[in-house]
Amino acid sequence: MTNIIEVDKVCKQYNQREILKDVSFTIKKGSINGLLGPNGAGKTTIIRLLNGVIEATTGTMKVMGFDPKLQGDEIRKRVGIVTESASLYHDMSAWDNLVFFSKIYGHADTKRITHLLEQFDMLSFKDQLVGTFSTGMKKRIALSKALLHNPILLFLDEPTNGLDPEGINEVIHYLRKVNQEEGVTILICSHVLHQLETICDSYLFLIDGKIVENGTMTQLEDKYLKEIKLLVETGLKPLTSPTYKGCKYSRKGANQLEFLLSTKEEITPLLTNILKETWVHNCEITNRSLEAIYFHIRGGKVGE
Ligand SMILES: Nc1ncnc2c1ncn2[C@@H]1O[C@H](COP(=O)(O)OP(=O)(O)OP(=O)(O)O)[C@@H](O)[C@H]1O
Repeated sequence: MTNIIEVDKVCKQYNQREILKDVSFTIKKGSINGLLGPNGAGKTTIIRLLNGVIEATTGTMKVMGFDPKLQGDEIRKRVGIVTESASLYHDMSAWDNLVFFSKIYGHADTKRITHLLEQFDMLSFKDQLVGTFSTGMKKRIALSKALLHNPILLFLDEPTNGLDPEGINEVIHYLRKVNQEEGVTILICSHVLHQLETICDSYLFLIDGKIVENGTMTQLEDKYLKEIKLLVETGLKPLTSPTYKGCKYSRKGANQLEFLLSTKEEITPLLTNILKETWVHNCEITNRSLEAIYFHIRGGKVGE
């Protein structure tokens, strides 16, 4: 896969204050990426730099082969953005909003608008005023708006803010669809980690203006999770304590045992042994989440 974004040693200062410090990363074409970090880490600043809206103090960037410093217009023609505020006209219908914004890119492409409304299951609401929509429906129209001009790259800044769990799942579902069906590369900025786990191919961790870690979930797990906590719902009542067949465990409930393992390879033999003796109804690695990795990277503990 080729790189669609290349960022090399970028620094950004505002009034002598360093906001981004020596930031370098690449993003592969066709991938979905999470840019994670706490409030004020510099996520939005990175998006604005990539879009050519602001200039880096030092360092170089290439977005789809263009230099954002010199060719911002070329980049913006090929990029879709969804920010926290959807920037839609509430007193206009969904259809009229999309026609209005479509004209910014030339003519109103009604075929594309219809296709997008269909994709986001909003066609039957096209004549309703946007002001009457739920937050989730507004997000779907904001996504349609960002995709009007068939962008190659989509930047999403906190796309799930203000949504309930159902709305979040919807947005994730539609983003996956856009990525798979239109081949759009996606960069999602967020500090809500668990929402991204199901969708991202790769992660960048930005803390205090520095990329402190990046990689796929598997790469991050291999690096940071040295111990696996496996919660098993089983009828097993080990006779010995605190180990069963050499694996450390603790009881978490009447039918729940939590095993501490060093590698994933220990899971199959453990379960095989248990199944020889009794039933297993469920098993789950409980410390494998993106959140757990994030706190490892920050040097803290989960739940801090
Ligand atoms: N135009 C500006 N002038 C001066 N400082 C700025 C400007 N824009 C951003 N900053 C500062 O840069 C830092 C990073 O801001 P940025 O919005 O990129 O963070 P973020 O990671 O997107 O945060 P959040 O998650 O809260 O959106 C903040 O301290 C912010 O105050």
